[in-house]
Amino acid sequence: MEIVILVVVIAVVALAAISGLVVTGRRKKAAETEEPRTPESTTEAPTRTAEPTVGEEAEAPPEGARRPIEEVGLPEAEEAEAPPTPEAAEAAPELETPAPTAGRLVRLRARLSRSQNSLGKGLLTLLSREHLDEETWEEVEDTLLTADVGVGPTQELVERLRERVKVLGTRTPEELRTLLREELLTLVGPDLDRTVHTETQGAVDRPGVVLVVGVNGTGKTTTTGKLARVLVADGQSVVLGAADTFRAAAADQLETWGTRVGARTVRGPEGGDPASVAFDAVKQGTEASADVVLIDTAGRLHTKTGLMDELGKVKRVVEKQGPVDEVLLVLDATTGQNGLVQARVFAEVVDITGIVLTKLDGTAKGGIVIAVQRELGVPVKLVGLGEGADDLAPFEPDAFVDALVEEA
Ligand SMILES: Nc1nc2c(ncn2[C@@H]2O[C@H](COP(=O)(O)OP(=O)(O)OP(=O)(O)O)[C@@H](O)[C@H]2O)c(=O)[nH]1
Repeated sequence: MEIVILVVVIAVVALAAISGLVVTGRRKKAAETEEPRTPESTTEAPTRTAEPTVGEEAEAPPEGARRPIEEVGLPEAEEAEAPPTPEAAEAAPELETPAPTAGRLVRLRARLSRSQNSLGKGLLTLLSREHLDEETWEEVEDTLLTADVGVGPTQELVERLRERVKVLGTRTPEELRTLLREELLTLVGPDLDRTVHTETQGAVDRPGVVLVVGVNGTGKTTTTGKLARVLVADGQSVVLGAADTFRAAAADQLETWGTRVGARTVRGPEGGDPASVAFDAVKQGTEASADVVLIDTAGRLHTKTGLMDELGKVKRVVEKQGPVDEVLLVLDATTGQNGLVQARVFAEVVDITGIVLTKLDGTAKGGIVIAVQRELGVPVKLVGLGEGADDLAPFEPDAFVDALVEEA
């Protein structure tokens, strides 16, 4: 009996020892086959099956997956917001802040370098010659004509220069520069009123109205868009009228300009009556208490009588709600004398009150400023000096002439 009890005890102890060995062996094997974990992988969702298999023990969750409570920050305010839907993004585009308008011409004067080389530097080189004979004066004249200063102003300038150089006797480069600067400035007209009239005259409760006209491709739409930016930069609210109903792309182009600075664009059906779009733009601008309504018209050849008549009608229809405060003629400075012909015809149909000379950055013919003012008796008020959104500058005679005669 005692022997039987002893055998049973030995058997139990032996069994217990064997099962203990098996469990330890399994644990070791599991540890060997487990992949080493990178720090990143600890934050990933576990990929192993959630349920332990027979013979395994439930494992503690990996250390890295747990974060002490103080490390769990609250989501940032913007993170908490739902991302905008494409519709919402379209409805509220990010508004741009246009560059300030003061001193733009000074900042952009390097863009006049072609005019500077041919006009300013060319004249200074000629006037610095020791003997100013007839031939040299003819060259001075040619330089001015080539830069599109125009015949009348060229003759006046040469006469004044001849007189003053004679009085001066010996000339230093600095004296010549001062003399030329003064004479060019007189021709450009330092005292002309170059204000773009965007305000209504008198105590009238309606927006100022600006009509933008010119032939195709001179830069009307671009100028209207840039002008809207100038006005917005100066704190004014603007409504745009897309009265170019011939080209849907022109209205789209204008609307894009407007959207960038938060200005509404009034447009009509393609091929619709431009006068009615212009009328609506002023009406909506008045209802919205806008400060200014800018109306972009379709480009038209000055030689097409029907189109020019239509332009007259646009202006007359707008005037039913009050006078147009500014009529800007956009001229491409690179077209030279042809620009003057256009100017004359447009002035007959709608009273031009200001000129915008575009593309002055791409021409040596900066003298057109003088010629066109002389031709129309209307001042250049704005100049385009590039395709950038803020490359439209108020025209400042001093800065312009300085740029022409300054030392490089
Ligand atoms: N370099 C330069 N390019 C300019 C300037 N102003 C306008 N342009 C460019 O001239 C081209 C014609 O401009 P638009 O504004 O479309 O001309 P538009 O007169 O409205 O043309 P239409 O709608 O066809 O009558 C565009 O490529 C403009 O970027 C400027 O001052 N300098």
